[in-house]
Amino acid sequence: MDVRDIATLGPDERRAIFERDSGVGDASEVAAEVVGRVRSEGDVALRDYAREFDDVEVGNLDVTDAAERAYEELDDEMREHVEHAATNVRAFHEAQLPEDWREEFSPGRELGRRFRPIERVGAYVPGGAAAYPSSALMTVLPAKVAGVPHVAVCTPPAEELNPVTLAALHVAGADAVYQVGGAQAVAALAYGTETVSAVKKVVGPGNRFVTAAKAAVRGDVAIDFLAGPSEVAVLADSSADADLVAAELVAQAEHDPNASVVAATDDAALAEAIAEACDRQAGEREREETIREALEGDASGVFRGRSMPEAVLFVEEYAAEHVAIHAENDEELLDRITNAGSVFLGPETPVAAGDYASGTNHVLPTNGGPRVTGGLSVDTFVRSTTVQRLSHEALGDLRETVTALARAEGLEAHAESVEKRFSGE
Ligand SMILES: NC(=O)c1ccc[n+]([C@@H]2O[C@H](COP(=O)([O-])OP(=O)(O)OC[C@H]3O[C@@H](n4cnc5c(N)ncnc54)[C@H](O)[C@@H]3O)[C@@H](O)[C@H]2O)c1
Ligand SMILES: N[C@H](CO)Cc1c[nH]c[nH+]1
Ligand SMILES: [Zn+2]
Repeated sequence: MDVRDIATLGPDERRAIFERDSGVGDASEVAAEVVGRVRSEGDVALRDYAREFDDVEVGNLDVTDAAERAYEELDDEMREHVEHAATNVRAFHEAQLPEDWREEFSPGRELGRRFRPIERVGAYVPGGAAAYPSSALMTVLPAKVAGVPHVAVCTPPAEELNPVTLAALHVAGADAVYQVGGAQAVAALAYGTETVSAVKKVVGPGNRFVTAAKAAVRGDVAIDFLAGPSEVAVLADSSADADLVAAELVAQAEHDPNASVVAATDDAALAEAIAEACDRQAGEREREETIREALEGDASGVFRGRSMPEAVLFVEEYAAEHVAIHAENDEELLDRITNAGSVFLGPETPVAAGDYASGTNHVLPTNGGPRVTGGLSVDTFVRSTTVQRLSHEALGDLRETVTALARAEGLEAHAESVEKRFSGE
């Protein structure tokens, strides 16, 4: 793995690092074609793509009933782990539930907000290189906590669907489950087919094809954000343990050859040790090839700053999905990090804890998305509506301001709609 000096990065290198797209751009042509075919051919296209991309001859696309069966047949120990993770994720999301409110801001001028769930949501649960029961919990549970009545899930087809994913979907309360993967799943949820009914919002993580498809349907259906190949940035000072920092990089690299993983530090010896530990740990893992490809990516590497502030700025500009801070003054450094999907403080807080079971959501923005948005939460699944009531006197207080501004905009009917309330006075 490369060790590079932050100060000497050229403009092309900086672009490749900070404007990375994790292969999503290259996948957009294929994704657009897939989306178009699903729109015009429906289930036929879903079955063809299952054959082509997943090497599966799909009979029934709707596998909703299999989820409950899988839950009942799951061994007790695994069922307990799924329930444990679900309990923690549910509790963290219940704490986010917004409450309706209305307040009198001045006599007779009541203003408020109310929150209502979106009616139909579609969640993508990945399942290509690995199965993702954890993503089943992370997508469906917050929607159900928010009160979404219908949550439909698509997950890639297989000769035998992963039983833990199916059981997790049952625990989380999915209302419909379809075995459809990739860009075709996003299209099916967005536009509907004979079997899959269309939803109002599509959420969830996935590889570059899934992510490119979400970008393609975004104008026609709401989406959460782009949650593509995983990313981590570890900010480390000289107190950090190189082996633990490397473990964070290797873990997220394990997801996808398009994953982007970096460490930034002011300690030259630590930088070398992290790079060496990454190479060594990669060789110990079953998915060595995937990990090595991710570690060698243009937006991956160990970055050496001349000072900690320079390393902090690098991590801030990188805007990673996950930021881990392994440093003595981690709370102070946290204050300087704003561009991060989720932050993990201290050497005892591995990203994997949040990936599975600490309770926070692991569906997080990638490709610089943390500069403008956070991860999946209850907010993703509710819309807010403002509500107001004015007394005649309160409207009187606003009368001159509203009519003057309306006339300044040339909107006389607006002004008159207010004046009418005072015509008899
Ligand atoms: N950002 C997040 O919040 C987050 C969370 C969890 C997982 N992830 C990411 O999800 C991804 C999971 O990826 P995965 O591949 O294992 O599963 P996946 O379900 O995302 O993708 C598998 C599907 O991709 C399609 N596909 C594969 N090759 C294709 C090709 N050449 N052309 C067209 N379509 C093709 C197939 O239809 C297949 O069903 C990883 O990148 C992981 O990092 C991200
Ligand atoms: N790290 C992933 C988000 O980028 C989430 C995940 C699921 N399973 C393991 N990890
Ligand atoms: Zn992970």
